[in-house]
Amino acid sequence: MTESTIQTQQAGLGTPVLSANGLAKTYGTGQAARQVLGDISFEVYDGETVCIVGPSGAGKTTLLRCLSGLMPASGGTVRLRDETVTEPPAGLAVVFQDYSRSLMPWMTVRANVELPLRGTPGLSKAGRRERALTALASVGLDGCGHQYPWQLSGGMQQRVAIARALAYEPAVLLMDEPFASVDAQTRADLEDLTHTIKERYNMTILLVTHDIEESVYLADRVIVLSGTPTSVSEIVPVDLPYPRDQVHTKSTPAFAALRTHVMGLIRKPEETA
Ligand SMILES: Nc1ncnc2c1ncn2[C@@H]1O[C@H](COP(=O)(O)OP(=O)(O)OP(=O)(O)O)[C@@H](O)[C@H]1O
Repeated sequence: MTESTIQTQQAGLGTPVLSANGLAKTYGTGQAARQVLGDISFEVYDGETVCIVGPSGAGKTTLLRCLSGLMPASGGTVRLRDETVTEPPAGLAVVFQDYSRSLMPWMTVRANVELPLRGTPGLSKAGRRERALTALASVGLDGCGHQYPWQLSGGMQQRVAIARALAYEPAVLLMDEPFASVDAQTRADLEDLTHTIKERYNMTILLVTHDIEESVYLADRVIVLSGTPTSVSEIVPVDLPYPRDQVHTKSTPAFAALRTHVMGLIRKPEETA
């Protein structure tokens, strides 16, 4: 356990919502076996935004798939509150990078957002519609429910994917490089939307990114991955005040110091290789 994890627990953040304990993943078998994830352990607490950052190919997507129960780990455990995760649990929603493949093009925006709610016990058709419309409004898409995904810009489609996850009201929102496929301005807007969601819903968010600046801007803590196989190099607390702002927050010395620190952690193994 790293010093920063201990500090977080000592700060009294309570019981973790999501935790990984000794998580490992090897692809292939025999001579073709390749261990991607080493011994990965961390906790995510209620209402936190935690970013996982690491170099390309470090296994960030692999880790997120194991955490979400989409892929079995080779070792270790994942727990969502009191339950061990062995398959996609009801309390998790995932937003992927590729919004064009995660939305159903033949369904309206509202129907896409309602889709995961169909199996929710006790939720009527009118209830589903209300939740979908509220979620769409919260991502700035009021009035777009009757449109089809292909009629919207890339950034708007990703907002639909985020609205769908919000409407589901998950215990933890997992996001895998959610803003990597949009232009820089849209990316900044979606980063700020993430802050708004966190504030409005007190949502617990775990977001994977390769963008160091994005991780520091969004997170309460940054989990830095490095090494081969990949392990947690450090868990960095981000004590930048809220509300955060693209221009002012990113121009502060504290932001620059954190960004430099995280960058150093990621580059260290390459430099010493
Ligand atoms: N299904 C698979 N079978 C075999 N190897 C895989 C599989 N999925 C990923 N890998 C390998 O595992 C390693 C980690 O991949 P992963 O996509 O998890 O990394 P990443 O950190 O998300 O990368 P990036 O930042 O480039 O998206 C890569 O070397 C990749 O080739």
